[in-house]
Amino acid sequence: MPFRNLNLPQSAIDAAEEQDFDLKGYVFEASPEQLRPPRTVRVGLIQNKIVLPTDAPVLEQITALHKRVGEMVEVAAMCGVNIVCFQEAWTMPFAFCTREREPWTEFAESAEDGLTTRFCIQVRLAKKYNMVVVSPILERDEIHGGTLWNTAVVVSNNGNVLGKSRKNHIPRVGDFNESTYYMEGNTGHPVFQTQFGKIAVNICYGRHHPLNWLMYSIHGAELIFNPSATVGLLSEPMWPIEARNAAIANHCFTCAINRVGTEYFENEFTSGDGKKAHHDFGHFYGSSYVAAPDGSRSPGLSRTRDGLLVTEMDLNLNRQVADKWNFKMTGRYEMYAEELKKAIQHDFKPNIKE
Ligand SMILES: NC(=O)NCCC(=O)O
Repeated sequence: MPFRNLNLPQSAIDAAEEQDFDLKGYVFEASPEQLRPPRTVRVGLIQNKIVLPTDAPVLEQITALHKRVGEMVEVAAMCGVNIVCFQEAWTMPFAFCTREREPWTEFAESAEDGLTTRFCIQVRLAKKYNMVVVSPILERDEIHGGTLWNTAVVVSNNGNVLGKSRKNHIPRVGDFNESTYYMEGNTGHPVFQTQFGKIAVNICYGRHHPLNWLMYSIHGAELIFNPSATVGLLSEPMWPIEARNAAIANHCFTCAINRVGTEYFENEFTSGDGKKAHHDFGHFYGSSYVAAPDGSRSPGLSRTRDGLLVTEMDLNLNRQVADKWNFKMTGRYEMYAEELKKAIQHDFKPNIKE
């Protein structure tokens, strides 16, 4: 079923214009059912540029991003959003390309009670607006030796931290040299039961791994967020396809979010490709969108401007599409599991007949 435009309140349209960001709204409908009422949820995706230059004091950078994104969440609240998700590592520049430690590791915070999680819970967001907040941050885990992780914190609309989901796949591609900062996540594929549906978070590079999407779906996710940071020359041809394919393959909704802008770093860095050192990654191309299990998708947000995408979806569509296409029923998981178990052994022999 194709999406249609969502009517948004004039106050929200005016506020977005005044604060210089795009505001778009779409609806994905499902067929009426006899036994189940519609399960309607409104989701807000926020894409934004960093606010201050990357050499501004760390706390000032964090505070400026809290302020900017907080204002955008206020507009999401005017639009009746139930679940909001921010871009990957939203409180900082995407500085991992530099491979330098300082000051970037200073942006890391506790997932449970760091500055940003407290901001999400109390001051401005979850409790005030009765909204679930998905907040992807650079996490410092003090209990385990102060280790760093790339983590999404899920704050429930009653203000409790529901849990966290760590990035499972760490890129080693182009300037995305993140493996020098944190290891592959150890939280598996958690799904969070919220008042508005079961959600999961597949952080950025995980979207290239169909089995990663699958596992969130196997654990029951109805809506999978993909907060990202990725640049034009590297991934733009893949972007419109991957989250959309995942929605189809897993009978669920997916939400792909990418930051916008070009981030400049004072010290040059190389990409290990024999080319000259440079001060920036290239352009983060935004284009955040939502995809539905029937293969339809919303238009993307701008490639260059901050934006809030509000999408209303009826989660009943997931089961309706599943009942039609039966991917979960026809998937040969036992066979795949058996073969994968063999494939990871040292003495594995590929099944090639000659
Ligand atoms: N942040 C991140 O994982 N980027 C990797 C590049 C990509 O997946 O497009």
